[in-house]
Formats: sequence, C-alpha cells, structure tokens
Amino acid sequence: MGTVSTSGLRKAFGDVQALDGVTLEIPDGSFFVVLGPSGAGKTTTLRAIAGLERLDAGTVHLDGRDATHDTPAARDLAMVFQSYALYPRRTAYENIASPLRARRMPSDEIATAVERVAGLLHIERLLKRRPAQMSGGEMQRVALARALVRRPRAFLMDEPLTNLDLKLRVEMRTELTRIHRSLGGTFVYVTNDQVEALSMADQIAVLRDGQVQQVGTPSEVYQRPANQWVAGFVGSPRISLLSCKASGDRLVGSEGWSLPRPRWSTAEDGRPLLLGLRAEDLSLEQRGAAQLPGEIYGLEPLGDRTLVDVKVGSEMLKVKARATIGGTLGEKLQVTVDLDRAHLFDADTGLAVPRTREMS
Ligand SMILES: Nc1ncnc2c1ncn2[C@@H]1O[C@H](COP(=O)(O)OP(=O)(O)OP(=O)(O)O)[C@@H](O)[C@H]1O
Repeated sequence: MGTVSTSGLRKAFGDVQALDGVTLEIPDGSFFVVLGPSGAGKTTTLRAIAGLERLDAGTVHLDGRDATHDTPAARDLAMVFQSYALYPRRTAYENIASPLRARRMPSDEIATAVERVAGLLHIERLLKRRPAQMSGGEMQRVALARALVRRPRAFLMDEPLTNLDLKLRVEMRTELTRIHRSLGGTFVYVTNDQVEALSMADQIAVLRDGQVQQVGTPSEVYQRPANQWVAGFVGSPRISLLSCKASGDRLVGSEGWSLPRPRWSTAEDGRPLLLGLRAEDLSLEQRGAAQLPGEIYGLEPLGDRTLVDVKVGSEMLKVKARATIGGTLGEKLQVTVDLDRAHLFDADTGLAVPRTREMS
C-alpha cells in the first residue's frame, strides 16, 4: 500500500506562510504531481510528508495511519532531490546499492535488485563509474535508480528533471511514466513545469501561496480550471482573457464586441466576467456565428503553426493558426470562437462560472 494524505498542513517561516492549509489525498499507486510556481510551497509540502519539516499545524497519514510524529525513517518513503546527492567516491553500483546495504540485504539479492533497476533506467554500462565520470543526466538517472531500488511506501520526487537539458528532460518524462507503470508504486512528484505535470500525472494538485487551488486529472485542470489563476498558469500559450458581461442571450464585451451567450453558462446578467479563450479554440477561418472583430498585432511563426496576436480593442487574443497563414500587421479580421470550449470567470472572485449540468 502507498496511500498518502495530508490534512490542513500549516507552516510559516518568519513572515512567509509557506503552507496555508494544504490538504491532499494521494491514492495508492498514483502518479501525483504537485504543480505550482516558485515559492508556492511545493518542496515544503514534500518535506512535510517526508517528516523533514516541523509543522505548525496539520496531520500526515500514511496508509490511513497517523504518521505526523513519526521519524523520517519510520515513514518508509524514498526521496529524490533536484541535486543528485550521490556519494562522490562510490561507483554508481555502490550508490544504488547503498539503501539496500543500510537495510542489511544479502549481497546476491542486492546485485539482482541493482541490475533490475539499472535495466529499467538504461544505465547498465555506468555501474562501475564514479559520479565525476558521468554527465549530469547520467547522475540524475543513478540518483533515480537509488530511490527506485527499494520498495518504499511511496516515492517523493522534488523536480528531479530540472538539471537536465531539454531533450533529455523530454525523454526522461516518458521513461518515468513507463517506470511508474512497471513498478506500480505511489509517486509524489513536485514541479513548476506545467508541461511535465500535464504529460506525466494521473492527478495534479495546483498550489499557489501555500494553498491548493485545484486537484484533478490533467484534462480536468486544463479543460475545467477552477479559477482564473489556474487557467493562466496551466497551458501555453497563456489563455487570453476578455472582460465582458452576460446580457440576455448575448455576452457583451467591454471593448464593444458581442457573442452569443454560451449554452452552458449560468452567469448572472450584468455581473463582471472574464471570457477565457485558449489559442487552440480560436481560429482565423470564417465559420459559425461566434466571431470577434480584431486586428493583427503580431505574428510568431513556430514551424508547424503560427501564433497570431490579435488586438480586440485594448485587449489581446492569442490565436493558434495554420503555418501558412497570410496576413500583415494592422490587418483587420474576424476571429472565430469555439464557445463550447470557452471559459467564464467571475471578474471579482476569479472563480470559474459553474456550467449547466448537461454541458459539464
Ligand atoms: N528554511 C526556510 N527558511 C525560510 N523560508 C523558507 C524556508 N523554506 C522555504 N521557505 C519559504 O517558503 C516559501 C515556500 O517555499 P518552497 O521551497 O516550499 O516553495 P517551492 O514551491 O518548492 O518553490 P521552488 O519551485 O522555488 O522550489 C518560499 O517563500 C520560501 O522562500
């Protein structure tokens, strides 16, 4: 088993409220990602689970049992840090074997376990080398292998791919999800990289200023962000937001535009709203009744497509268009909006406007 739950974790460092009531239910066997910007409290959450942080309030339960006052060792969790923290004088084999040696496992069993995990991480040929003879990416794999060689209750990983170059990072994302599937343990993985979170997680908890903003599957967090902040943090390019109000069967923009009111919207007439539109839900092709008038402000060719900045009054939309799009700066055009995929947020609270049940 490897269920991890936290309830109302609070921790202040001087004036900084690093954790402000963090409650998480991490199911056994899940790949659970804690996502948030720098300073959100991700590392502190992980350290609290590991027993490395003295909490001001809150509890940590492991497999349903209160472990709040257990020592780190008694919790039986393996932690991988951003820095590899390998023993410099030991070979990769000895580094990976060290947690098993500490548990006095017989050496033939250790050899089998190290070979198995080395195979999983494709590092068989590195086993005789010392850290100084390895690249950063290789050391990172050895550090992961050292954590994965045991079968702890759960694996806690703090941005373990941060020090890798982009190509290796992308490869390791696939590797880690594959390893998770073949090992089947609980992974609690901290990152500030939303692509990493969306591509690897079963469940994502989005953290900001020590508070959980939303917990959900990657598609829930992306397609049904709980609030304007999550909508802006998850997704690249960033979601565009236009101020508007609902009025009868129309949405009326502060910049003078008007769109049919989305069928799913429960927004109250006259209340200040923000219409959230992702770049892929906008098009420069003329179809349908939902169109916004604007002018081209910028063109960013990305190879397979072009990102177009369109000015709508004083507000800006990012549109994902075909690579072959023509168009010149200042050109007037209409942007087609996929209203079923649009988002509405209350401009005062930032909370997503609830959707009618049949459209949710
Ligand atoms: N030992 C400490 N002493 C003082 N302040 C701390 C300490 N540890 C963390 N903090 C503060 O608590 C807040 C949360 O820090 P934490 O490291 O948990 O954030 P994070 O989300 O992991 O950020 P990053 O992505 O930059 O690692 C930050 O404002 C940080 O400066």
